[in-house]
Amino acid sequence: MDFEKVKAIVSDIKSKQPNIDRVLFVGCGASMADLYPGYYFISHESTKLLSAIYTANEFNYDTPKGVGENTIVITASLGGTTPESVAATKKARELGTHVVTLSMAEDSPIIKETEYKVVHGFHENYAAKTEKMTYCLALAVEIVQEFEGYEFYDEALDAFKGMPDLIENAVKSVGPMAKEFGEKYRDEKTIYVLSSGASLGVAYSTASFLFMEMQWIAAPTVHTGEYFHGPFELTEKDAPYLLFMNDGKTRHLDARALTFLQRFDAQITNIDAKDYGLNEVASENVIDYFNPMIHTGVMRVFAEELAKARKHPLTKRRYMWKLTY
Ligand SMILES: O=P(O)(O)OC[C@H]1O[C@](O)(CO)[C@@H](O)[C@@H]1O
Repeated sequence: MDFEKVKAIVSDIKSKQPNIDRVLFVGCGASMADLYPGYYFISHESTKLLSAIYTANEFNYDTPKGVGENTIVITASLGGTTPESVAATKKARELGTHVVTLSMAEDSPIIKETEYKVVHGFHENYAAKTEKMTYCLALAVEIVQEFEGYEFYDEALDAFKGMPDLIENAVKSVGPMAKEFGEKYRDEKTIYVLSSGASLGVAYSTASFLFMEMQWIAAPTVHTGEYFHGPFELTEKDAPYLLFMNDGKTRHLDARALTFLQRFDAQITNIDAKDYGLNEVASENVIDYFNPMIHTGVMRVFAEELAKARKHPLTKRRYMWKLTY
C-alpha cells in the first residue's frame, strides 16, 4: 500500500476545505463491506466527524441531508463498472463533496467520475485481496489524524506495514483447516456467520457474497452481541456456524457467543485473529481495526476449499452478469 498517496490526498482535501464535518462510505456488495473498517474507525476514534456507510443506491435515491462541500465521500468498486456506484460517485461530485474512489481498474467508469483515484491490487496474492479495505482504513486514519489528531497514529502506521506478510504467512498455514472446513460444510443448506467490531463487514461479506452469491448457500449474518437477542434460539447440536473472532475490545462479545454455541454442541469453525499473531504487528491501541484484513485473507482460502469440496466454482452465477436487472 502506498501510504504517501493516502497522505497526499487527505492533505490536498484539507488545503481546499479545512472544515470537513463528515465522511461517508459508499459502494455495493463486497466493495461496500470493504469500506466497513474505515467507517468503523472514524465512528469510534473521531470526536468531531460524523461517519456513515451506504449502499450506493440508498445514497443516490435517499441522499442524506448535509452532504456538500464539508463532506468527504469514499466510494469503492473492484471492477469500476457497477452502475449504482458509478452514479453515486458522480452524484457526490455534483453535490460538491470531496470524492476519493478505490478501484482495481485504472481506466474504469467509476475512476472517470472521481476526483481522487486510488488504484489497488487484488489478483497478485491473498494480501492484495485485502488492499481495498486497507486503503479505506488508511484514508480513515489519515483523515482523523489531519483534521483532529490521532493519538495512536504511529502505532497504526506500524500495523499497516506488518499486515501483508502476516496475511501471506497465515494463509500458508491454514490449508488443512480450510480443507476440513470444506469437507464438513459441503452439504449444508445454511451457514450462520458471526462477528463483531470492525470485522462485522467481513461476516456480511462472507455470508452475502462468498456463501450466498458464490456458493448458493443461505447465510444469515449475526453480530455476536445481537446473537443473544434472538438468533441464539436456532442454536442446536450440529447447526453450522462460522465465527470471525476478534482480537481487541469486542473479543468478549465473540467469546460469549462461542461459549453458548459450544454448550449446545453446534458445529463451529472459529477463524480467530489471535491464532494468526495479529497482536505481533498491531498494538492493543489499534488492533481492533486490523482484524478484518487477517479474517478476509484467511477466509479466502476457506472459501476456495468449500468451492472445491462442493464442485461449485466461486465464479459460477445464475443471474449476475447474465440477466438485465
Ligand atoms: O466491487 P464492484 O466491482 O463494484 O462489484 C460489486 C459486485 O461484486 C460483488 O461484490 C461480488 O461479486 C457483488 O456483490 C456486487 O454486485
